[in-house]
Amino acid sequence: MSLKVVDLGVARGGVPVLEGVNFAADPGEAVVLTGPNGVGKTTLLRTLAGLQPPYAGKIILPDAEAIAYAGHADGIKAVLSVRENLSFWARVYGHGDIQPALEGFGLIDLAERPAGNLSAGQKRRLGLARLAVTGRPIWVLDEPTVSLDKQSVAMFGAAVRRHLDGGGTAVIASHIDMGLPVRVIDMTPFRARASVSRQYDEAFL
Ligand SMILES: Nc1ncnc2c1ncn2[C@@H]1O[C@H](COP(=O)(O)OP(=O)(O)OP(=O)(O)O)[C@@H](O)[C@H]1O
Repeated sequence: MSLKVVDLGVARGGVPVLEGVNFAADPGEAVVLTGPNGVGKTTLLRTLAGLQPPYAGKIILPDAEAIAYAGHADGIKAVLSVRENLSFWARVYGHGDIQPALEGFGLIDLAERPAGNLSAGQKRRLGLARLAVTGRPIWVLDEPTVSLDKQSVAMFGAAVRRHLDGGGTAVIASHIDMGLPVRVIDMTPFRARASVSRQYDEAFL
C-alpha cells in the first residue's frame, strides 16, 4: 500500500516548520527521514499519523486506517504485563496472535513481567512490538532505536525487513544505520521560510 506526500506543509505551535515536501513510499520500501535537530521530522511524522493537520498540501493513503505510528512515548500500560499489553493492542486492532511479536522483539522471557518494571530498552522493544500486532501496512516511526542496544537494533531491523518483505511500507526518522535497504530523504531543503530565521539548535541555548 503506497503513501504519497504532495506539496506538504507542516507546522508546530502555529509556526510552519517544513514546506513543499514531496515523496512517495511504495510497498516493500522504507524511507528514512534525516535532518538536524528541530528541522521538523517529528512534526512531519505526527502529521502523517493524523495527529495534527497539515497547513498545506495533502497526504494520499488508499486507506484512512493504514498507518501504525510509534512516537517518542511508548504507549505502554505500566501495570499490565508484557503479554497483557500486547494482547490489549491485538484486540484493539483485531489481530489475535501475539506470539510472533513476542518472539520477534525478544520478549518471550519477559512476557509475564509488569511492563512498568522493564528497562528503558525493553520498554522500547515492547512499544515497537505493538506495530507487529496492528496488521497495519504503513509503519511511521520516530527515532525507533533510542535506548536499543546493538542486538536489539538488529532485531528491530529484522522486524522491519519482514514487514517490507510482506508488502509493508515504513517511514522512519532516524540517524542510525538499521542494516536495511532504505531511501534517505534529508528534510533540510524543505525547511519553511518562516523557520529559517531560527537556524540554531534550541537544545544548546
Ligand atoms: N509546542 C511547540 N510550539 C512551538 N514550537 C514547537 C513546539 N514543539 C516543537 N516546536 C519546534 O518545532 C520545530 C520542529 O520540531 P520537531 O520535533 O518536529 O523537530 P525534529 O526534526 O523531530 O527534531 P529532533 O531531531 O530534535 O527530534 C523545532 O524547532 C521545535 O523547537
